[in-house]
Amino acid sequence: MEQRYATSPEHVPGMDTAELRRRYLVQDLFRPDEVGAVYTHHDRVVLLGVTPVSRPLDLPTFPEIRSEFFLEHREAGVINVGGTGTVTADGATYTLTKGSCLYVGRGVQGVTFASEDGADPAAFYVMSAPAHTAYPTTLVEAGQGNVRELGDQLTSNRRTLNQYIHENGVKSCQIVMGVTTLHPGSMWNTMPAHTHDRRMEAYLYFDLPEDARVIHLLGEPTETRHLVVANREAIIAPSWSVHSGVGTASYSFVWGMAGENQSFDDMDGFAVADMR
Ligand SMILES: O=C[C@H](O)[C@@H](O)CC(=O)C(=O)O
Ligand SMILES: [Zn+2]
Repeated sequence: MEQRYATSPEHVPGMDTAELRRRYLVQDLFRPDEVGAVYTHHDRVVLLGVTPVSRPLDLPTFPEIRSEFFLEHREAGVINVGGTGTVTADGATYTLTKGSCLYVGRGVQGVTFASEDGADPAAFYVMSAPAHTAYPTTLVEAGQGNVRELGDQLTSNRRTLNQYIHENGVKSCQIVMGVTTLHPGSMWNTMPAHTHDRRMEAYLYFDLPEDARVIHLLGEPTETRHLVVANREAIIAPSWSVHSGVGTASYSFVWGMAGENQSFDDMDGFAVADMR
């Protein structure tokens, strides 16, 4: 499993484009019949992409986590960003249409991912964090979380945010997770931008046309940089970093956080005019 060590804000000004991408952009998570995995030491989150095409795929464990099985000391949020598929967790099978979310609790030993139709394969994005106790494995169908309508067409940021794993929804130890979908013609997410020094956050952009890109902002609000991000690529936002982007077409993204608290609204917002 690829290891990404944690970085401090003072490292950012010295990074060129290639280093920014190497540290904060996660490409190639989704490869046919493979499990892609990246371990970020920001809050010890593991990001996985599981793409079963010709056969089901088991969630492996990795030497880097020194565990008998992947979820021995961890929990995971799974969101399907592809065609309909199933996740079997210790014998119970859940069907995930695109955008549906399955929380899998600590202690679940066997997790198997499958596509309903190999011609339209599922693409399971998994975010995992260390967990201290076992909460029940729970499915939330696409659109059935806590829905927030955000932004405005006039500022090109009209979007629907679905909270799936959160304080008042599916219970977890650390993970807070959901999906935001931009409305047609709206391109901006999370502007005005914010940080939350209590939690890291990862975004996975999806449903972005192949030739379109998201210009994603990172870094301290007064020292921003950008990454040019393609469909099904993820970004790692350390606790000190803004995470906001503008697409050249509309898109969706999975957002997920882990850290000190699970309070979605615990954000430090920045006025656009104060950013640099
Ligand atoms: O801390 C919360 C996260 O940054 C995201 O949930 C923001 C987001 O999905 C949005 O504004 O659309
Ligand atoms: Zn955030």
